[in-house]
Amino acid sequence: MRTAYTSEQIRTAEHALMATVAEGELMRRAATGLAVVCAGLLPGVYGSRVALLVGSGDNGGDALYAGARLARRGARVEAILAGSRTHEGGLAALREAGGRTVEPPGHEVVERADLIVDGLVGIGGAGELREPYRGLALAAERAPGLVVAVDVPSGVDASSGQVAGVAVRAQLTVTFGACKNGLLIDPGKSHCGRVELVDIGLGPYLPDPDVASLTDEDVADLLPTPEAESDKYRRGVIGIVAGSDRFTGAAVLSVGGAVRAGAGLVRFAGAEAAARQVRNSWPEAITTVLDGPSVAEVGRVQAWVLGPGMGTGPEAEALARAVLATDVPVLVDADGLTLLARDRSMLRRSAPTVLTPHAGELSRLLEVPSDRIEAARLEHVRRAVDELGTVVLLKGSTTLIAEEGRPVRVNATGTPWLATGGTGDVLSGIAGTLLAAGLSGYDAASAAAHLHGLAAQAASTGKSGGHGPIAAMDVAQTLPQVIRSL
Ligand SMILES: NC(=O)C1=CN([C@@H]2O[C@H](COP(=O)(O)OP(=O)(O)OC[C@H]3O[C@@H](n4cnc5c(N)ncnc54)[C@H](OP(=O)(O)O)[C@@H]3O)[C@@H](O)[C@H]2O)[C@@H](O)CC1
Ligand SMILES: Nc1ncnc2c1ncn2[C@@H]1O[C@H](COP(=O)(O)OP(=O)(O)O)[C@@H](O)[C@H]1O
Ligand SMILES: [K+]
Repeated sequence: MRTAYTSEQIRTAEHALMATVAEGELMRRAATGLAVVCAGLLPGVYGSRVALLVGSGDNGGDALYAGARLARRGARVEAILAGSRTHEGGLAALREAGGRTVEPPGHEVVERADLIVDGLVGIGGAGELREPYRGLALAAERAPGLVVAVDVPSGVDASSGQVAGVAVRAQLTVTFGACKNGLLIDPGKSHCGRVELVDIGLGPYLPDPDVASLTDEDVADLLPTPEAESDKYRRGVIGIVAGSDRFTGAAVLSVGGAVRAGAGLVRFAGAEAAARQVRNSWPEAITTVLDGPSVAEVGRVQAWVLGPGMGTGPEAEALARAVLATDVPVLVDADGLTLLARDRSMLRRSAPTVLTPHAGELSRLLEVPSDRIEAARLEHVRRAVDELGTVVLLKGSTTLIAEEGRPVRVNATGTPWLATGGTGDVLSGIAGTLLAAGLSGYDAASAAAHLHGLAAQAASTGKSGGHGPIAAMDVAQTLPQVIRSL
């Protein structure tokens, strides 16, 4: 499990640790780690040009001390002092090591640097970057040199990943003590580049994480494996209510996700045309053509997937009510979510419910514009859990999975090639399968997102390591290979 924390949690832990070490020791550890990483990035430290973007806080102090170390090894270090004040110890160290200081704007220094060290703001940053920080962040983005962010790319909110205005875009972020939420969640994540953690001894002082991310090993531990005595019923029967006479593909893809994720048995129920397509594509599934909302005739299932391509008319609504009235876990996706947005009272049920919206679908459920959801994903996935009382998996460039009282899980796998029609339907089938196998909604959704992302990565990667387009069905078809290799 990888873990991440808010700025406040980090500060509290740092204070506790600070009380046990000599003054300045933590910054020394941080700056030493930073300098080592920076030196490793340069073809040679001696003679290289390093620009330090130095803000008024300790983040600037880290940059100055690291710059001093590089200067002692022969780098030509120039620090742009952008803050209303400057860390005194760091400044003295840099000057003593032969580094130069420059008044802002200093953009020419940024432009000629081989390495740009962003020490404008770290976990103390709040709101939009002010001038001259903002201009320096933009100059760094235009400049040809490598950009290394100190602790957090300046302008990225460390606790949430939100970016108000401009933020530094780094190729590498060197973070201290523990990972911050904002380094894992977009838009912040996409400003970080690679993230390297420098250990400053914070471990024993860290609280329970605010955010967590499953690893391959965690997912392997969660996945059920059939035992000698297993039969298809004990492995988990999933019921899928999806598709319509007009939309048949969503049904095929959701069933595909389930079959390929290893369901014991898939029972599909839906309109005639959808059932026909499902039979043609997946003879493994048992199909029932529904004539009215009579889900009992489908047979016993351990979990339902409700929604992909099912439509939003009165018949679909009656069917959704019938499925939600059952006493087994239900995963609601796509059109099912649109129906729920019209009448949230359908969510009053005793068995677990998992919702898998993208930002547009969540926007209808919460009545918040989808761009605001995308800009503040962590806040809105939590709000959804509060208001709706279910497990919520928010899809998108960073997929988040939230449940009341647990760390929000950030999915660590996937590729932008996943942004193609139908991949969400496949995800619903995977997560439904894991629910039917007995995983909690939170674990089923997190493990499904992980496998879905791995399958997409594998399907979009060629033999030579290049990447290319995938179809939703490729994701389903690649699942067995990915599960085998976990
Ligand atoms: N604590 C520890 O043990 C360790 C901490 N470490 C390091 O310290 C960092 C935290 O340092 P910090 O607390 O001094 O805050 P930091 O992020 O440098 O800057 C805050 C200042 O920036 C300003 N400012 C804020 N927002 C702004 C904006 N939008 N636009 C423009 N300016 C803005 C504002 O100052 P103002 O200019 O308003 O007076 C504010 O006071 C941490 O990330 C890590 O790198 C490591 O050494 C390891 C040990
Ligand atoms: N930029 C992106 N990077 C990574 N994954 C993405 C990105 N955009 C979308 N995805 C993923 O692609 C899938 C799309 O699902 P969804 O929006 O429901 O599509 P559909 O309804 O067509 O099936 C989700 O798993 C989502 O997390
Ligand atoms: K920074």
